[in-house]
This record gives sequence, structure tokens and C-alpha cells, in this order.
Amino acid sequence: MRVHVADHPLITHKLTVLRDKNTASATFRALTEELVTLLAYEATRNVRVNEVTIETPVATTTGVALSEPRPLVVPILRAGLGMLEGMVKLVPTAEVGFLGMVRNEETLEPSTYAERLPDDLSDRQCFVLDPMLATGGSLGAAIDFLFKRGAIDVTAICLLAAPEGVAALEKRTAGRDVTLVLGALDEKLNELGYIIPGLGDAGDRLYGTV
Ligand SMILES: O=P(O)(O)OC[C@H]1O[C@H](OP(=O)(O)OP(=O)(O)O)[C@H](O)[C@@H]1O
Ligand SMILES: O=c1cc[nH]c(=O)[nH]1
Ligand SMILES: [Mg+2]
Repeated sequence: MRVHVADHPLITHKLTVLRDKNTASATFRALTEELVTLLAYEATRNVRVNEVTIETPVATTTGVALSEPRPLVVPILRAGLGMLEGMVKLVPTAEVGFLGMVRNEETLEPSTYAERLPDDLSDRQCFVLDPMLATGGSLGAAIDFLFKRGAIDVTAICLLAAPEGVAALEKRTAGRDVTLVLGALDEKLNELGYIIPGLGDAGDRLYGTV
């Protein structure tokens, strides 16, 4: 598994505002979208393209176009939905599939309550969006799901991750083509499975629930 942790003052600045408990939902949503667009630039570094020939007003030249099949973007509901607009701004022709997952806050086990993905993902590049990688249970299950359907490679974009979750994902995806792009790698998980220092519950903060 390749892990890329962003190292850019603009990303760190936006994450600092996001972490602040006094940041309101509307600002939180706007910043999440901006952060995803910045992280998506790195996450799409190996997006597949093919050469094309075009005419400029003054000459013939070659360039590239995104290859078929189109990339598939998969936000993990609910919190991942807050990352979707930022991603499709950068890759407007991507197809979007959905996975609804929720973690049991006592056992920390994820369960899947919704799935709307193409049946056959053979030969597809997939980009999974979830702001928080805590124990890694939710993202691990989502990645398993995509490979079972035939995906060839999966890139996950997370705003924050805990080292425990990254290690669990590394073990679970051994031998697979998986890339993890993170806004920051935090210190640890607390006894309730929350990322420290983190930003709290991303879904609650995005959608104003408590
Ligand atoms: O790495 P894990 O330990 O599995 O935890 C991370 C998961 O927890 C959050 O979702 P949550 O279950 O709170 O659902 P929500 O998006 O509906 O709030 C988050 O968006 C991840 O999906
Ligand atoms: O810190 C955490 C851990 C899991 N889910 C969240 O939204 N936040
Ligand atoms: Mg939540």
C-alpha cells in the first residue's frame, strides 16, 4: 500500500480550521470540499490516460484524454458525501457509485446499509472518499467490496487518519494495488475509537447533528 501524506501549508491551514470545534457546519462543508480538490490533485497522479491528436487554432498537436472505462468515485455515506463535489470538480467525467456504512460506536464494527455500484468493476480505477480513517474497519470493508467486484486499483482519499487504521489497512490490503492519500496523519485513537487530535465526528460536523 502506498501512503501519501500531504505536506502543504494551505492544506494544514484548512485542516486547522476544520479541527476547531468552533467552526460552524457551513464553513466545515466548504473547507471539506476545498481540501478534497487539493488532495485529489495528488490522488489522480496515476489516473489512466491515452494519447489524442487535436488541432489548435494554429497547429496539430498531441495531448492526453482520460481513458475508458471512466474512473469510478465512491463516497462512503454519510461523511464521504461531503467530499464528492470537491472530487467531481476535478474529474467531472467520473462515474459516481455509493456505499452507505456506519460504524457501531460500541463495537467499532462497520456495517453496510446501502450499496449502489456498477456490478462489474473489472478494469476500473476507483477513488474512495471518506474523511476519517480511524480503526480502518469501514474503509477496509469498502476496499474489499470494490476488489470483489473486479476493480484493478483503489485510491482512498481521507482528510485525517490514525496510525492504527493505516496499519490495519496495510495488513488487510496486502498484495493489492491500493494508494492512500491523507491530509494529515494524526497521533492515535482514543479509547472510544476517535482520532486524536482529530476533528470529532465528521458526519455530525458536516450535517449539523450532535
Ligand atoms: O475507521 P473506522 O473506525 O471504521 O471509522 C471511520 C468511519 O467513521 C465515520 O463514519 P460513521 O460510522 O460515523 O458514519 P457517518 O458518516 O454516517 O457519520 C467515518 O466517516 C468513517 O466511515
Ligand atoms: O474520529 C473519528 C473516528 C471515526 N469517525 C469520525 O467521524 N471521527
Ligand atoms: Mg459519524
